[in-house]
Amino acid sequence: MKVVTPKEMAVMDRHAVAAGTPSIELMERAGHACAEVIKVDLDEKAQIIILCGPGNNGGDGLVIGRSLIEDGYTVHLFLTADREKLSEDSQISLKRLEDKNIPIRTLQDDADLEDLSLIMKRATHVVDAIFGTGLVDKEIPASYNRIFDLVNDFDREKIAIDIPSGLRGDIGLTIGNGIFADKTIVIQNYKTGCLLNDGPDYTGDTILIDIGIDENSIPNEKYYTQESDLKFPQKRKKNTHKYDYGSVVVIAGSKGMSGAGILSIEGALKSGGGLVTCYVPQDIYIPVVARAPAEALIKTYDCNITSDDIKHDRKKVILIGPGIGRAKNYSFILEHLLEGSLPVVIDADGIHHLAVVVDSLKESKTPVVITPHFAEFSKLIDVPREDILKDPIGYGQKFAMEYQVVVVLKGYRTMIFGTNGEIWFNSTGNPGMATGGSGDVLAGMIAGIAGQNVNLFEAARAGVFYHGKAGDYYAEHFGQSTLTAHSIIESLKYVLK
Ligand SMILES: NC(=O)C1=CN([C@@H]2O[C@H](COP(=O)(O)OP(=O)(O)OC[C@H]3O[C@@H](n4cnc5c(N)ncnc54)[C@H](O)[C@@H]3O)[C@@H](O)[C@H]2O)[C@@H](O)CC1
Ligand SMILES: Nc1ncnc2c1ncn2[C@@H]1O[C@H](COP(=O)(O)OP(=O)(O)O)[C@@H](O)[C@H]1O
Ligand SMILES: [K+]
Repeated sequence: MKVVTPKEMAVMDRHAVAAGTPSIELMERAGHACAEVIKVDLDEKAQIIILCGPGNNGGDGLVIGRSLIEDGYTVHLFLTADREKLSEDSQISLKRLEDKNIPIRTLQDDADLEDLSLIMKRATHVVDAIFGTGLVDKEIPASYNRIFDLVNDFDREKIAIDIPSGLRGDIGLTIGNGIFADKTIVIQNYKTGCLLNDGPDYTGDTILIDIGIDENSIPNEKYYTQESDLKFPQKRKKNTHKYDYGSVVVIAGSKGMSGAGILSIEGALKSGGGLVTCYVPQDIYIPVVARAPAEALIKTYDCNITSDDIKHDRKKVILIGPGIGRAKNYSFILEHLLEGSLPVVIDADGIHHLAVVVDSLKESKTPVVITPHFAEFSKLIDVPREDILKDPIGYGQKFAMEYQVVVVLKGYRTMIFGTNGEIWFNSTGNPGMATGGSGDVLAGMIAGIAGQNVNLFEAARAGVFYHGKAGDYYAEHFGQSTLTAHSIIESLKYVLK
């Protein structure tokens, strides 16, 4: 399933119209499909306020109103702009309402807002069809902000159509103010703004509706991960042995951060890794051996370790970074590893050290994945975090393609950037996972999966997906507050089968 920017959605809409479906027909389909979703929660006492803006999002609201009224529900329709300012299709939808003598009011002054707030006192639902994907990045008039505030103060169900008003459909940031919906009915495809930055906090739960627009009419390579898209886990052949599954090397830990490597080892083992060896500095060898799972091998290393040394151990993939700290010269080791032929996963402080030798990525012939969160990525590419937040897709894609490295940019909806420009938005995970060590587990999982003859890009997609799914499993059963990195490890067995 594709994820699109508002501009891409507009092109898809135009293609659908050019292919023979009139745009008013698309609006009818969108409005009726949204009404069907809304009706599921309604009873005979329901009182629904629908706020309709000047563009086609407002037109959807008008169709929803007609559909609900025809089914006998009590609906209060409001236009937020003068009738003459409505888009062409919205004018048609308005006429269809008026032909049925359905009343509709226009919010023009304080008295109208006062009326709205009185009706809100007895309403059960507010539908936000004020702005959708056509919102442009310019100051929204104060009159709209007052409507947004009124809606946000409404304490029953708030349902947004396509995208909550005020939220930018491209980057998921508001233009000053926006409507916090409980539920957003997304038309046809997720917009990037539903998934980025504050988008998920504004949209609430999301429900996708299909109005028959073909997503393949545009050459877009942004996808929303479904479990069926993944190439892992694979069926195991009977005639195999442990060296066929895994053989992962983890270079992790430093004084004070001995737990990081252990979490990565467990992430690798619990995602099917057959053999895991963890290389740690001499000074933490004893505590790591004491706490590491019995299945793992713990070794010590010095700063001269190379990919070839590791290859002699019949290893298939290397993870470097969790808890290694910044004291020692790991850039030197990284350069060696990148000159070698084993796939490398670079996480946490490994990314800090990579910044010094970042150009080695361009010369490297071995597959590499890096797993930064936004702050680590900002340091690596030397661009302020605030700038990246305004264009995370652009920065992630550029780096992945220029340096030929898979980038896993971590957040609520982690993005995985392939070296050919492909982007996958993850669809699992929850804020309970914002807890120390959760990234170490993920890095271990990606390495553990990559060791099972899965290419690094696929391993990254699958690792991120099941890491999130395990977190969701835990949160569903026990809530988010007690979720720790270990909860993710322990929940893997329920979701990765
Ligand atoms: N064929 C289509 O294009 C379809 C569109 N659909 C709906 O139409 C929406 C997109 O419609 P539009 O492109 O008309 O856009 P919107 O309805 O999202 O908004 C455009 C209107 O908002 C005003 N506006 C934009 N930015 C503003 C700002 N910062 N401050 C104040 N006013 C601002 C514009 O002047 C214009 O009147 C989608 O989100 C979806 O709900 C659906 O009906 C399905 C088909
Ligand atoms: N708000 C959130 N919602 C969902 N997942 C999150 C959230 N915050 C963090 N995560 C996930 O938790 C992990 C945290 O990784 P990282 O920031 O490296 O933490 P650490 O360094 O403590 O291991 C990532 O996989 C990230 O996607
Ligand atoms: K809306």
